[in-house]
Amino acid sequence: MARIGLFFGTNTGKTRKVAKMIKKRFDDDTMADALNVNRATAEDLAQYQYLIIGTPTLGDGELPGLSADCENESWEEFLPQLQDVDFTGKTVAIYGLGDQVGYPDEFLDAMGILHAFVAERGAKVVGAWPTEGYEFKHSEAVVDGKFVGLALDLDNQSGLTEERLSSWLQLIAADFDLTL
Ligand SMILES: Cc1cc2nc3c(=O)[nH]c(=O)nc-3n(C[C@H](O)[C@H](O)[C@H](O)COP(=O)(O)O)c2cc1C
Repeated sequence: MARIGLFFGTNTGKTRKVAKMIKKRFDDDTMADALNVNRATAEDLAQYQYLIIGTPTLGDGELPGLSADCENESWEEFLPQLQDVDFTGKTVAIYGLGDQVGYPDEFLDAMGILHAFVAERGAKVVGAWPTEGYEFKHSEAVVDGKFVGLALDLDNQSGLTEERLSSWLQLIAADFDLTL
């Protein structure tokens, strides 16, 4: 089994694309293949001590899932299955995709929802990311002046994705014992 579990939700595939960009940078012993949460069980996720999880924000600041008019189930339906998972001792890094131009009042809110969920259950969350370089009015993903994880906007700033991803992986490398 790989050391790090990599799980994502998606509606139109961009969050999967980023998961694959992450996986590509590491060998199979280090990083598991990216798994869509609509095909994952709680046990799949709970077995990892190290986790990278990704989500887009859909609806009005919501997790992807049926309520946000996604075609398939996603984080909205998966989180309740994780209700009793103890995240104590787990290290979690989160990345989120959103659209700061289209949704400036709820930019990346779903990343904030995932963060609250795992933090409440004892996870050590790493990879807080500066808000400089983004223009938005409000985000539930900002805590103490920083995003709780990597903020990506493939709708408006896709050219920055590779560079942001590299910097963020450097940022979490020590906590995840990664060689880059
Ligand atoms: C119907 C709809 C609602 C959205 N709502 C939000 C939102 O509330 N906040 C946000 O930051 N982005 C929002 N977005 C932008 C998506 O998060 C963004 O396009 C993302 O890259 C989609 O990722 P995916 O391809 O993995 O589904 C919305 C997009 C759509 C189509």
